[in-house]
Amino acid sequence: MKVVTGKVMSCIDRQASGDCAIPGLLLMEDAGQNAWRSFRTLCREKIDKESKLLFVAGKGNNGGDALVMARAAFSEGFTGAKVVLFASENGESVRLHTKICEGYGLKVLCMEGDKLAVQAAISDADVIFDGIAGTGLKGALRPMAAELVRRINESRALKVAVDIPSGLGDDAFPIAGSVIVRADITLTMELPKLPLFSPEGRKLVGRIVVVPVGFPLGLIAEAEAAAEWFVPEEVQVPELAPWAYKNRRGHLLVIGGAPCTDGAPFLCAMSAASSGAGLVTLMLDDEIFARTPPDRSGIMIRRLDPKFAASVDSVVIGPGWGRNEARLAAFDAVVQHAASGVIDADGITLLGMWLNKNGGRLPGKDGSTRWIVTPHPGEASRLAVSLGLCRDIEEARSMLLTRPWELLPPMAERCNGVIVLKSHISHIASPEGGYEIVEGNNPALGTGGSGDVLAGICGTMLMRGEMAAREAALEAVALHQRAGKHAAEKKGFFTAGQLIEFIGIESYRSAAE
Ligand SMILES: NC(=O)C1=CN([C@@H]2O[C@H](COP(=O)(O)OP(=O)(O)OC[C@H]3O[C@@H](n4cnc5c(N)ncnc54)[C@H](O)[C@@H]3O)[C@@H](O)[C@H]2O)[C@H](O)CC1
Ligand SMILES: [K+]
Repeated sequence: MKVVTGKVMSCIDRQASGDCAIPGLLLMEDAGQNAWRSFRTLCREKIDKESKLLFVAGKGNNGGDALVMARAAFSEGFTGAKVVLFASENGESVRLHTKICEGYGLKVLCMEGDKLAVQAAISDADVIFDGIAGTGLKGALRPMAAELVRRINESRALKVAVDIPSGLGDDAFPIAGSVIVRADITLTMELPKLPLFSPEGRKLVGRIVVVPVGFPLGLIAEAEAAAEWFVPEEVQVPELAPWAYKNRRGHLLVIGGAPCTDGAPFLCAMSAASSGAGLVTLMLDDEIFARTPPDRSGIMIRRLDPKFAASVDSVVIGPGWGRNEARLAAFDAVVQHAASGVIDADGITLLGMWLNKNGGRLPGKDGSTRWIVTPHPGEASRLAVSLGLCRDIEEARSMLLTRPWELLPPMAERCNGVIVLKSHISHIASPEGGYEIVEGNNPALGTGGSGDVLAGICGTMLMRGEMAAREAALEAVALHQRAGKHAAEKKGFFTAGQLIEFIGIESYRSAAE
């Protein structure tokens, strides 16, 4: 689904009321009524007519949406519903909808006049609907609004953000100390907004529900997308022909392992085989090779020989490999010889060194990249600094956690590789210009070795058909997430080794469908 910035959404709003002559109040009525219906469908079992619902409205249209929701709830029989106005001076839509709510018989409190009553209502509420500020927010919330948000966050109520959690504007989040509603559910209007998806933002948003508002379809189709958002189940892995034989399923070379970290490349290799690679060769240093038992369940093992990269279909380089000058020389040889590949873990540090030394970029084919780089935020921060894209680690980390869409595209372009930022929500940026976000939020998948497993799947997907590196990355991330969900359902928490079984199940299921 298309993700937009708040600015683009406001532009759609203006076009709808300008060129298309749709009165703003009509859109607001649809937004509020549909948001209430979406909430009711989602929480039918959690609330009843006795539940204490509190609708908090700021001065702008976000407050107007919350007031329409309050009226819809009251009309349905939630007669204990109350409204809290943030200010006594409000915009036109809030003034009008407040009068309508009062006319219906809803109790309306105002933060400016009834502070104590408002505090009591917040502590007493079962559900709080947050309509303090939406996409119109400028900077961080001002002190009065911030105080209200703090009280809401302290309450025991279920918190439902209208459009976006208040405080999470396009530009508010990176401001140090900004106060933001911590929502359990976010009912976002028509199209999801970009700030919901940064790794830090996603922690504050809860479950995301997209509420149809009824904008003209043409306006939505033409709107500039900041990203595409995927839930893992939506992403299709290309089918394998029933007659696909090991040679057609591709030969992957995994290079990694150092004396204390030799488990990582084995996990990666096993994951590659379980996600559908036909042949997997694991390449190890002499020292590890010498003490590796011969039978590794179908994985071939060789001594380190970077030129062998030319004999396989793709490579994964870096899991548990360590980094030094000798590794850098081997890295250089692999990059020169491989048709395509995945750069993970220590390979990412070597990539930063290699790019600086060569001043070049990873080799492409027919104008597109054939490489995927899979950093977690720490590795991505170091790469950003070593490429000169950020002053220091702190700046890089803050950008990656709050606005990765500003940093990952130039990083992808500089490396000529698809960058997969691994976190509880994954962001994928491509040098050709695409930006995809894959929903995650599965703590069980955040286990040691999970990244090695993902690297193995990325390598396998690079060998599948004519897929571009960008599609291969998207499909690998989605497959990893689906397997993680399946494994958590069956086992609760699990090890990366246990995850591999589920990689096999999910991979076979999607490839054979
Ligand atoms: N396009 C749509 O999807 C629709 C959106 N709707 C809703 O409208 C809001 C956007 O409304 P807008 O009036 O532009 O602004 P907000 O209500 O989000 O907030 C502005 C409000 O807040 C005050 N304010 C601004 N900065 C600060 C600050 N730093 N501290 C405190 N207060 C601040 C400002 O004075 C304004 O009063 C969108 O999110 C949707 O919820 C439509 O209703 C339906 C169509
Ligand atoms: K809000």
